[in-house]
Amino acid sequence: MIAILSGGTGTPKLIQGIKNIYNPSDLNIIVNTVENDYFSGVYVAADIDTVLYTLADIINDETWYGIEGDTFFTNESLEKLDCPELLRIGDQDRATKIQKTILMEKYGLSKAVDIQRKKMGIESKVIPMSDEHSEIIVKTDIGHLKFHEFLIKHQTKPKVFEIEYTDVNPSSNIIETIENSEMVIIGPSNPITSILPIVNLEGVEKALKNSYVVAVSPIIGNNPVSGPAGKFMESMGYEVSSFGVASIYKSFLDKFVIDVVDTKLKNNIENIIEEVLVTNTNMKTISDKEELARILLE
Ligand SMILES: C[C@H](OP(=O)(O)OP(=O)(O)OC[C@H]1O[C@@H](n2cnc3c(=O)[nH]c(N)nc32)[C@H](O)[C@@H]1O)C(=O)O
Ligand SMILES: O=c1nc2n(C[C@H](O)[C@H](O)[C@H](O)CO)c3cc(O)ccc3cc-2c(=O)[nH]1
Ligand SMILES: [Mg+2]
Repeated sequence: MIAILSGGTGTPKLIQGIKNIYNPSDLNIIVNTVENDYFSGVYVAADIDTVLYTLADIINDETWYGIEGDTFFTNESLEKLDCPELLRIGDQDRATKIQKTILMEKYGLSKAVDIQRKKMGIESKVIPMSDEHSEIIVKTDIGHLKFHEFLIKHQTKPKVFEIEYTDVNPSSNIIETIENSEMVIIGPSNPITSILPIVNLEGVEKALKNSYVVAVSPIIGNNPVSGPAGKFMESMGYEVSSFGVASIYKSFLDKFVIDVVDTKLKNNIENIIEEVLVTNTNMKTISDKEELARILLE
């Protein structure tokens, strides 16, 4: 059994590779939930839905959200009704989100997601980090913004001073999932808003210290491959580099995989992480993803 800690869009790219070379029914994906929120009356668990769609091979892998080939009639009609949506949600995607909203109000988020993944024919388990709702605030030079206002409305332009999210309890089988794993893979997701919220859950860091943990750096050179991870790391005083990411994970990380661009950082990072491996981590093709997965799993 392998546990994978996943946030938005970086880790699902790696999961596409892992699921092709490793038995999907032995994968347990623990997913970030701090960015979850209601939009147009529907509960949106963006990171969970991206993992579900990736595992079900229906993900739109240009945007890394939503369903390939989806239509947007409701999204466009809402715009015409002068009730525009912040997130561009497709019609099939909305159906999945409405289904989750209904199931969640009856059974809680974890059970709702488990029902959905089974209906989608997904063999891997998809486990929300928590069943409790968390509010995430990005404190910027133009005021306090909700995560998606910062990301989409303001296109991550404002200067970030601090990020805060409410503490939540881990969902029921997170700790045992980590403890029962031969390996925990931390995918190349945003260390601050995708991975740390999982690590900071009660008991998780301790469980990770007692596990074999491998991470892939989401930073290549001095920038993330996408998204605001660099700004968030800077706001917390971390260097925006693979060394900075290593500093965030060093208390529990056994092996760190960095990109060939960062070969010169290897010796430095080996002062804080036991084993550092240098390879291509820029996943453009499915063979890049499978190759990186193979290197992680060997
Ligand atoms: C909106 C999202 O950004 P954010 O929420 O900050 O980050 P996520 O946790 O959602 O994931 C994006 C994260 O992943 C890194 N990434 C993406 N593709 C690659 C890749 O091919 N290789 C690699 N080493 N890292 C990758 C990226 O740098 C981000 O930090 C978003 O960006 O969509
Ligand atoms: O930047 C965007 N991200 C969109 N996302 C992605 C989401 O905001 C981010 O990828 C995650 O929060 C990053 O972890 C969506 C996710 C969904 O599940 C459904 C719809 C969207 C729509 C958008 C969008 O219009 N723009
Ligand atoms: Mg994210």
